[in-house]
Amino acid sequence: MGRVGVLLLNLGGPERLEDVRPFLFNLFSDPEIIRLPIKGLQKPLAWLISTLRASKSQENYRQIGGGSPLLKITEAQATALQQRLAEMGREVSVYIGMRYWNPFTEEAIERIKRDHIKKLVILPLYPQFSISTSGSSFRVLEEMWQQDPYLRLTEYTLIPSWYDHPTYLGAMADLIARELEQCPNPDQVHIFFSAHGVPQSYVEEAGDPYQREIEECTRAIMRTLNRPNQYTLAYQSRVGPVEWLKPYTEDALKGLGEQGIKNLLVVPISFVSEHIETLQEIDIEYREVAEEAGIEHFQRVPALNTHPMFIESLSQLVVRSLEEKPTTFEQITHPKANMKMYPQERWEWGMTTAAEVWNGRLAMIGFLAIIIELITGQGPLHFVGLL
Ligand SMILES: C=CC1=C(C)c2cc3[nH]c(cc4nc(cc5[nH]c(cc1n2)c(C)c5CCC(=O)O)C(CCC(=O)O)=C4C)c(C)c3C=C
Ligand SMILES: [Fe+2]
Repeated sequence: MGRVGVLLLNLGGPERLEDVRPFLFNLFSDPEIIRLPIKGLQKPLAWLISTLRASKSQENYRQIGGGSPLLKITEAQATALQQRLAEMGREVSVYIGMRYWNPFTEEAIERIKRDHIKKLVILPLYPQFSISTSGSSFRVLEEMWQQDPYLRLTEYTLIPSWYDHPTYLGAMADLIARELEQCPNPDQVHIFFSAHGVPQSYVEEAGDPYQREIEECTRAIMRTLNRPNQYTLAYQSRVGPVEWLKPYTEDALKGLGEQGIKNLLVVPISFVSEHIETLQEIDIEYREVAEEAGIEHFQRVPALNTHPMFIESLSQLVVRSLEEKPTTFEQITHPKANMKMYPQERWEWGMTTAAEVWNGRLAMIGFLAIIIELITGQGPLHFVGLL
Protein backbone atom coordinates (compact mmCIF):
# COMPACT_ATOMS: atom_id res chain seq x y z
CA MET A 1 0.00 0.00 0.00
CA GLY A 2 1.35 3.49 -0.95
CA ARG A 3 1.00 6.61 1.19
CA VAL A 4 -2.21 6.70 3.18
CA GLY A 5 -4.27 9.81 3.95
CA VAL A 6 -7.34 10.57 6.03
CA LEU A 7 -9.61 13.39 4.91
CA LEU A 8 -11.72 14.83 7.75
CA LEU A 9 -14.84 16.56 6.42
CA ASN A 10 -16.66 19.32 8.25
CA LEU A 11 -18.91 22.24 7.53
CA GLY A 12 -16.54 25.14 8.28
CA GLY A 13 -17.37 28.37 10.03
CA PRO A 14 -16.57 32.07 9.67
CA GLU A 15 -13.49 32.99 11.68
CA ARG A 16 -14.14 36.75 11.62
CA LEU A 17 -17.34 38.80 11.46
CA GLU A 18 -16.55 39.92 7.89
CA ASP A 19 -16.46 36.24 6.83
CA VAL A 20 -20.09 35.70 7.89
CA ARG A 21 -21.85 36.94 4.75
CA PRO A 22 -19.62 35.12 2.20
CA PHE A 23 -19.79 31.99 4.38
CA LEU A 24 -23.61 32.16 4.35
CA PHE A 25 -23.54 32.75 0.58
CA ASN A 26 -21.53 29.53 0.12
CA LEU A 27 -23.92 27.65 2.40
CA PHE A 28 -27.11 28.81 0.68
CA SER A 29 -25.58 28.22 -2.78
CA ASP A 30 -25.54 24.51 -1.98
CA PRO A 31 -28.43 22.62 -3.63
CA GLU A 32 -28.32 20.16 -0.71
CA ILE A 33 -29.32 23.07 1.58
CA ILE A 34 -31.83 24.84 -0.70
CA ARG A 35 -32.91 23.25 -3.95
CA LEU A 36 -34.64 25.41 -6.56
CA PRO A 37 -36.36 24.01 -9.65
CA ILE A 38 -34.54 26.60 -11.82
CA LYS A 39 -30.76 26.18 -11.43
CA GLY A 40 -29.97 29.75 -12.56
CA LEU A 41 -31.84 31.22 -9.57
CA GLN A 42 -29.71 29.39 -6.98
CA LYS A 43 -26.94 32.04 -6.75
CA PRO A 44 -29.27 35.12 -6.75
CA LEU A 45 -31.35 33.49 -3.99
CA ALA A 46 -28.18 32.62 -2.03
CA TRP A 47 -27.07 36.24 -2.38
CA LEU A 48 -30.45 37.49 -1.16
CA ILE A 49 -30.75 35.14 1.83
CA SER A 50 -27.12 35.63 2.91
CA THR A 51 -27.52 39.41 2.70
CA LEU A 52 -30.78 39.34 4.69
CA ARG A 53 -29.45 36.92 7.32
CA ALA A 54 -25.91 38.31 7.71
CA SER A 55 -26.53 40.88 10.46
CA LYS A 56 -28.53 38.47 12.68
CA SER A 57 -25.91 35.79 12.18
CA GLN A 58 -23.03 38.25 12.81
CA GLU A 59 -24.65 39.26 16.10
CA ASN A 60 -24.68 35.58 17.15
CA TYR A 61 -20.98 35.17 16.23
CA ARG A 62 -20.22 38.42 18.12
CA GLN A 63 -21.76 36.85 21.24
CA ILE A 64 -19.27 33.94 21.06
CA GLY A 65 -16.18 36.13 20.62
CA GLY A 66 -16.43 37.25 16.96
CA GLY A 67 -16.01 33.98 15.04
CA SER A 68 -16.40 30.22 14.94
CA PRO A 69 -13.94 28.03 16.89
CA LEU A 70 -14.65 25.13 14.51
CA LEU A 71 -11.41 25.22 12.52
CA LYS A 72 -9.11 25.38 15.58
CA ILE A 73 -10.91 22.45 17.20
CA THR A 74 -10.91 20.43 13.94
CA GLU A 75 -7.14 21.07 13.61
CA ALA A 76 -6.59 19.81 17.17
CA GLN A 77 -8.68 16.70 16.36
CA ALA A 78 -6.65 16.09 13.17
CA THR A 79 -3.34 16.35 15.07
CA ALA A 80 -4.56 14.06 17.86
CA LEU A 81 -5.83 11.50 15.33
CA GLN A 82 -2.56 11.49 13.37
CA GLN A 83 -0.61 10.97 16.63
CA ARG A 84 -2.89 8.15 17.78
CA LEU A 85 -2.61 6.39 14.41
CA ALA A 86 1.21 6.73 14.57
CA GLU A 87 1.14 5.11 18.05
CA MET A 88 -0.82 2.25 16.45
CA GLY A 89 1.95 1.85 13.87
CA ARG A 90 0.09 3.60 11.01
CA GLU A 91 1.95 6.46 9.31
CA VAL A 92 -0.99 8.43 7.97
CA SER A 93 -1.37 12.10 6.94
CA VAL A 94 -4.59 13.73 8.14
CA TYR A 95 -6.20 16.54 6.06
CA ILE A 96 -9.16 18.84 6.73
CA GLY A 97 -11.74 19.68 4.04
CA MET A 98 -14.47 22.19 4.95
CA ARG A 99 -17.62 22.49 2.85
CA TYR A 100 -18.36 26.23 3.10
CA TRP A 101 -15.22 27.94 4.46
CA ASN A 102 -11.44 27.67 4.64
CA PRO A 103 -9.74 25.28 4.22
CA PHE A 104 -12.16 24.18 1.46
CA THR A 105 -12.48 20.52 0.42
CA GLU A 106 -11.02 21.43 -3.00
CA GLU A 107 -7.83 22.77 -1.33
CA ALA A 108 -7.51 19.61 0.76
CA ILE A 109 -7.72 17.49 -2.40
CA GLU A 110 -4.97 19.59 -4.03
CA ARG A 111 -2.71 18.91 -1.01
CA ILE A 112 -3.59 15.22 -1.12
CA LYS A 113 -2.55 15.10 -4.80
CA ARG A 114 0.69 17.02 -4.10
CA ASP A 115 1.55 14.55 -1.33
CA HIS A 116 1.00 11.59 -3.73
CA ILE A 117 -1.50 9.91 -1.42
CA LYS A 118 -2.40 6.52 -2.89
CA LYS A 119 -5.17 5.44 -0.51
CA LEU A 120 -7.59 7.87 1.14
CA VAL A 121 -10.05 7.33 3.98
CA ILE A 122 -12.84 9.92 3.83
CA LEU A 123 -14.24 10.49 7.30
CA PRO A 124 -16.97 13.11 7.94
CA LEU A 125 -16.94 14.61 11.43
CA TYR A 126 -20.71 14.10 11.63
CA PRO A 127 -21.64 10.92 13.52
CA GLN A 128 -24.99 10.65 11.68
CA PHE A 129 -25.41 10.84 7.91
CA SER A 130 -27.53 13.61 6.38
CA ILE A 131 -27.74 14.57 2.73
CA SER A 132 -27.24 18.18 3.93
CA THR A 133 -23.89 17.50 5.64
CA SER A 134 -21.83 14.38 4.79
CA GLY A 135 -23.95 13.85 1.66
CA SER A 136 -23.20 17.35 0.36
CA SER A 137 -19.44 16.95 0.89
CA PHE A 138 -19.52 13.48 -0.72
CA ARG A 139 -21.27 14.95 -3.78
CA VAL A 140 -18.53 17.58 -4.20
CA LEU A 141 -15.87 14.86 -3.94
CA GLU A 142 -17.75 12.53 -6.30
CA GLU A 143 -17.80 15.29 -8.95
CA MET A 144 -14.04 15.84 -8.46
CA TRP A 145 -13.38 12.11 -8.88
CA GLN A 146 -15.49 12.05 -12.07
CA GLN A 147 -13.66 15.02 -13.60
CA ASP A 148 -10.06 14.37 -12.57
CA PRO A 149 -8.25 11.39 -14.19
CA TYR A 150 -5.41 11.67 -11.61
CA LEU A 151 -7.87 11.33 -8.71
CA ARG A 152 -9.41 8.25 -10.32
CA LEU A 153 -6.05 6.51 -9.70
CA THR A 154 -6.38 7.28 -5.97
CA GLU A 155 -8.06 4.48 -4.07
CA TYR A 156 -10.61 5.79 -1.57
CA THR A 157 -13.13 4.56 0.94
CA LEU A 158 -15.99 6.47 2.58
CA ILE A 159 -17.20 6.20 6.16
CA PRO A 160 -20.80 7.40 5.70
CA SER A 161 -21.71 7.45 9.42
CA TRP A 162 -20.55 6.04 12.72
CA TYR A 163 -23.30 6.96 15.23
CA ASP A 164 -23.31 3.37 16.57
CA HIS A 165 -19.56 2.91 17.06
CA PRO A 166 -19.08 1.54 20.62
CA THR A 167 -16.06 3.73 21.49
CA TYR A 168 -17.86 6.89 20.29
CA LEU A 169 -20.91 5.87 22.38
CA GLY A 170 -18.57 5.28 25.34
CA ALA A 171 -17.11 8.80 24.95
CA MET A 172 -20.59 10.36 24.88
CA ALA A 173 -21.70 8.34 27.92
CA ASP A 174 -18.51 9.37 29.75
CA LEU A 175 -19.21 13.08 29.14
CA ILE A 176 -22.78 12.71 30.40
CA ALA A 177 -21.78 10.66 33.45
CA ARG A 178 -19.17 13.27 34.46
CA GLU A 179 -21.79 16.04 34.41
CA LEU A 180 -24.37 13.93 36.28
CA GLU A 181 -21.85 13.12 39.01
CA GLN A 182 -21.60 16.83 39.82
CA CYS A 183 -25.36 17.08 40.51
CA PRO A 184 -26.80 16.63 44.03
CA ASN A 185 -29.48 14.15 42.78
CA PRO A 186 -28.03 12.67 39.57
CA ASP A 187 -30.96 10.27 38.93
CA GLN A 188 -33.49 13.14 39.02
CA VAL A 189 -31.79 15.06 36.21
CA HIS A 190 -33.69 14.99 32.90
CA ILE A 191 -31.34 14.33 29.95
CA PHE A 192 -32.20 16.44 26.93
CA PHE A 193 -30.65 15.41 23.59
CA SER A 194 -30.65 18.34 21.18
CA ALA A 195 -29.92 17.30 17.60
CA HIS A 196 -29.48 19.65 14.67
CA GLY A 197 -32.72 19.67 12.70
CA VAL A 198 -33.23 19.18 8.96
CA PRO A 199 -36.34 19.91 6.86
CA GLN A 200 -38.91 17.08 7.11
CA SER A 201 -38.85 16.75 3.30
CA TYR A 202 -35.26 15.47 3.48
CA VAL A 203 -36.45 12.44 5.43
CA GLU A 204 -39.90 11.96 3.90
CA GLU A 205 -39.18 12.74 0.24
CA ALA A 206 -35.42 12.41 -0.25
CA GLY A 207 -34.87 9.33 1.93
CA ASP A 208 -32.39 10.94 4.32
CA PRO A 209 -31.54 8.35 7.04
CA TYR A 210 -30.66 11.20 9.46
CA GLN A 211 -33.70 11.02 11.78
CA ARG A 212 -33.45 7.23 12.15
CA GLU A 213 -29.72 7.43 12.89
CA ILE A 214 -30.26 10.20 15.45
CA GLU A 215 -32.98 8.19 17.22
CA GLU A 216 -30.89 5.00 17.26
CA CYS A 217 -27.85 6.96 18.44
CA THR A 218 -29.78 8.50 21.35
CA ARG A 219 -31.08 5.09 22.47
CA ALA A 220 -27.60 3.57 22.18
CA ILE A 221 -26.03 6.37 24.29
CA MET A 222 -28.69 5.81 26.98
CA ARG A 223 -28.00 2.05 26.94
CA THR A 224 -24.25 2.69 27.25
CA LEU A 225 -24.82 5.20 30.06
CA ASN A 226 -26.86 2.56 31.90
CA ARG A 227 -28.59 4.94 34.31
CA PRO A 228 -32.30 5.35 35.17
CA ASN A 229 -32.64 8.99 34.00
CA GLN A 230 -35.63 10.11 31.92
CA TYR A 231 -34.71 11.58 28.55
CA THR A 232 -36.08 13.61 25.62
CA LEU A 233 -34.90 14.10 22.04
CA ALA A 234 -35.62 17.36 20.17
CA TYR A 235 -34.31 19.21 17.10
CA GLN A 236 -32.70 22.67 17.07
CA SER A 237 -31.46 25.35 14.63
CA ARG A 238 -34.44 25.56 12.27
CA VAL A 239 -33.85 27.99 9.38
CA GLY A 240 -36.42 29.24 6.84
CA PRO A 241 -40.10 28.68 6.21
CA VAL A 242 -40.46 24.90 5.78
CA GLU A 243 -41.36 22.31 8.43
CA TRP A 244 -38.33 20.74 10.12
CA LEU A 245 -38.04 17.60 12.21
CA LYS A 246 -40.09 17.81 15.40
CA PRO A 247 -40.31 18.37 18.31
CA TYR A 248 -38.46 21.67 18.06
CA THR A 249 -36.03 22.17 20.96
CA GLU A 250 -37.77 25.36 22.05
CA ASP A 251 -41.21 23.70 22.27
CA ALA A 252 -39.82 20.64 24.04
CA LEU A 253 -38.13 22.84 26.67
CA LYS A 254 -41.40 24.67 27.31
CA GLY A 255 -43.23 21.33 27.59
CA LEU A 256 -40.74 19.99 30.15
CA GLY A 257 -41.06 23.23 32.14
CA GLU A 258 -44.85 22.75 32.22
CA GLN A 259 -44.36 19.17 33.47
CA GLY A 260 -42.39 20.57 36.42
CA ILE A 261 -38.89 19.41 35.39
CA LYS A 262 -36.36 21.48 37.36
CA ASN A 263 -32.97 19.95 36.45
CA LEU A 264 -31.92 19.56 32.84
CA LEU A 265 -28.73 18.29 31.25
CA VAL A 266 -28.51 19.20 27.56
CA VAL A 267 -26.53 16.88 25.27
CA PRO A 268 -25.71 18.21 21.78
CA ILE A 269 -25.78 15.13 19.61
CA SER A 270 -25.09 16.02 15.95
CA PHE A 271 -21.81 17.84 16.50
CA VAL A 272 -18.44 16.72 17.81
CA SER A 273 -17.00 20.24 18.30
CA GLU A 274 -18.08 23.40 20.06
CA HIS A 275 -19.53 25.84 17.53
CA ILE A 276 -22.17 28.52 17.22
CA GLU A 277 -25.07 26.15 17.82
CA THR A 278 -23.68 24.94 21.15
CA LEU A 279 -22.05 28.15 22.41
CA GLN A 280 -24.71 30.63 21.33
CA GLU A 281 -27.94 28.81 20.54
CA ILE A 282 -27.95 26.29 23.43
CA ASP A 283 -25.89 28.15 26.03
CA ILE A 284 -27.57 31.54 25.53
CA GLU A 285 -30.89 31.29 23.65
CA TYR A 286 -32.23 27.93 24.88
CA ARG A 287 -31.01 28.60 28.44
CA GLU A 288 -33.26 31.68 28.48
CA VAL A 289 -36.22 29.68 27.09
CA ALA A 290 -35.67 26.98 29.72
CA GLU A 291 -35.42 29.44 32.60
CA GLU A 292 -38.58 31.22 31.49
CA ALA A 293 -40.29 27.82 31.41
CA GLY A 294 -39.36 27.26 35.10
CA ILE A 295 -36.35 24.95 34.64
CA GLU A 296 -33.99 25.98 37.46
CA HIS A 297 -30.75 24.14 36.64
CA PHE A 298 -29.77 24.15 32.97
CA GLN A 299 -26.45 22.43 32.33
CA ARG A 300 -24.82 21.39 29.05
CA VAL A 301 -22.44 18.54 28.30
CA PRO A 302 -19.34 19.86 26.49
CA ALA A 303 -18.75 18.79 22.89
CA LEU A 304 -16.36 15.85 22.38
CA ASN A 305 -13.58 18.05 20.89
CA THR A 306 -10.37 16.07 21.60
CA HIS A 307 -11.78 13.70 24.25
CA PRO A 308 -9.24 10.78 24.19
CA MET A 309 -11.95 8.13 23.82
CA PHE A 310 -13.42 10.06 20.88
CA ILE A 311 -10.03 10.27 19.14
CA GLU A 312 -9.65 6.56 19.85
CA SER A 313 -12.99 5.90 18.13
CA LEU A 314 -11.89 7.87 15.04
CA SER A 315 -8.62 5.92 14.86
CA GLN A 316 -10.50 2.60 15.15
CA LEU A 317 -12.83 3.70 12.33
CA VAL A 318 -9.85 4.54 10.09
CA VAL A 319 -8.05 1.26 10.78
CA ARG A 320 -11.22 -0.78 10.23
CA SER A 321 -12.02 0.97 6.94
CA LEU A 322 -8.49 0.31 5.63
CA GLU A 323 -8.99 -3.38 6.30
CA GLU A 324 -12.52 -3.68 4.87
CA LYS A 325 -13.83 -3.61 1.30
CA PRO A 326 -13.97 0.07 0.20
CA THR A 327 -17.28 1.98 0.32
CA THR A 328 -17.74 4.04 -2.85
CA PHE A 329 -19.76 7.13 -3.82
CA GLU A 330 -22.38 5.00 -5.64
CA GLN A 331 -23.30 3.32 -2.35
CA ILE A 332 -24.27 6.60 -0.63
CA THR A 333 -27.82 8.06 -0.29
CA HIS A 334 -28.29 10.65 -3.06
CA PRO A 335 -31.21 13.11 -2.84
CA LYS A 336 -33.85 12.95 -5.55
CA ALA A 337 -33.79 15.82 -8.09
CA ASN A 338 -36.25 18.70 -7.45
CA MET A 339 -36.72 17.89 -3.78
CA LYS A 340 -39.54 20.08 -2.40
CA MET A 341 -38.04 22.76 -0.15
CA TYR A 342 -40.67 25.52 -0.04
CA PRO A 343 -44.13 23.92 0.15
CA GLN A 344 -47.36 25.89 -0.16
CA GLU A 345 -48.69 26.87 3.26
CA ARG A 346 -52.17 27.89 4.46
CA TRP A 347 -52.17 31.64 5.23
CA GLU A 348 -52.07 32.73 8.90
CA TRP A 349 -51.56 36.27 10.22
CA GLY A 350 -48.48 37.09 12.36
CA MET A 351 -44.84 35.90 12.28
CA THR A 352 -45.85 32.55 10.82
CA THR A 353 -44.39 30.08 8.35
CA ALA A 354 -46.77 31.35 5.67
CA ALA A 355 -45.67 34.96 6.30
CA GLU A 356 -42.02 33.92 5.98
CA VAL A 357 -42.77 32.12 2.69
CA TRP A 358 -44.48 35.21 1.30
CA ASN A 359 -41.75 37.57 2.59
CA GLY A 360 -39.24 35.41 0.75
CA ARG A 361 -41.30 35.33 -2.44
CA LEU A 362 -41.94 39.09 -2.45
CA ALA A 363 -38.25 39.78 -1.76
CA MET A 364 -37.38 37.49 -4.68
CA ILE A 365 -39.81 39.31 -7.03
CA GLY A 366 -38.37 42.69 -5.89
CA PHE A 367 -34.86 41.43 -6.42
CA LEU A 368 -35.63 40.20 -9.95
CA ALA A 369 -37.36 43.51 -10.74
CA ILE A 370 -34.20 45.44 -9.73
CA ILE A 371 -32.01 43.17 -11.89
CA ILE A 372 -34.35 43.69 -14.90
CA GLU A 373 -34.33 47.45 -14.29
CA LEU A 374 -30.52 47.52 -14.09
CA ILE A 375 -30.26 45.58 -17.37
CA THR A 376 -32.95 47.48 -19.33
CA GLY A 377 -32.37 50.93 -17.78
CA GLN A 378 -36.14 51.37 -17.45
CA GLY A 379 -38.53 51.01 -14.53
CA PRO A 380 -40.03 52.69 -11.44
CA LEU A 381 -36.68 53.39 -9.71
CA HIS A 382 -35.46 55.30 -12.78
CA PHE A 383 -38.83 57.07 -12.99
CA VAL A 384 -38.53 58.47 -9.41
CA GLY A 385 -34.83 59.24 -9.91
CA LEU A 386 -33.39 56.59 -7.56
CA LEU A 387 -31.40 54.92 -10.35
C1 LIG B 1 -30.72 26.11 5.99
C2 LIG B 1 -30.49 24.87 6.17
C3 LIG B 1 -29.52 24.19 7.03
C4 LIG B 1 -29.46 22.81 7.18
C5 LIG B 1 -30.34 21.77 6.51
C6 LIG B 1 -28.40 22.53 8.09
C7 LIG B 1 -28.02 21.26 8.52
C8 LIG B 1 -26.99 20.99 9.41
N1 LIG B 1 -25.98 21.85 9.85
C9 LIG B 1 -25.15 21.22 10.73
C10 LIG B 1 -24.03 21.75 11.38
C11 LIG B 1 -23.63 23.09 11.33
N2 LIG B 1 -24.35 24.15 10.83
C12 LIG B 1 -23.59 25.31 10.92
C13 LIG B 1 -23.97 26.58 10.55
C14 LIG B 1 -25.15 26.90 9.85
N3 LIG B 1 -26.07 26.00 9.34
C15 LIG B 1 -27.08 26.69 8.69
C16 LIG B 1 -28.18 26.14 8.01
C17 LIG B 1 -28.47 24.76 7.87
N4 LIG B 1 -27.84 23.72 8.48
C18 LIG B 1 -26.75 28.09 8.80
C19 LIG B 1 -27.57 29.22 8.22
C20 LIG B 1 -25.55 28.19 9.51
C21 LIG B 1 -24.79 29.48 9.85
C22 LIG B 1 -25.05 29.96 11.22
C23 LIG B 1 -26.34 30.71 11.30
O1 LIG B 1 -26.50 31.73 10.63
O2 LIG B 1 -27.23 30.22 12.03
C24 LIG B 1 -22.30 24.97 11.47
C25 LIG B 1 -21.11 25.94 11.64
C26 LIG B 1 -21.20 26.63 12.93
C27 LIG B 1 -20.07 27.54 13.24
O3 LIG B 1 -19.52 27.44 14.35
O4 LIG B 1 -19.75 28.41 12.45
C28 LIG B 1 -22.32 23.60 11.74
C29 LIG B 1 -21.20 22.77 12.30
C30 LIG B 1 -25.63 19.87 10.85
C31 LIG B 1 -25.01 18.82 11.75
C32 LIG B 1 -26.77 19.74 10.03
C33 LIG B 1 -27.66 18.59 9.76
C34 LIG B 1 -27.65 17.43 10.25
FE1 LIG C 1 -26.29 23.99 9.97
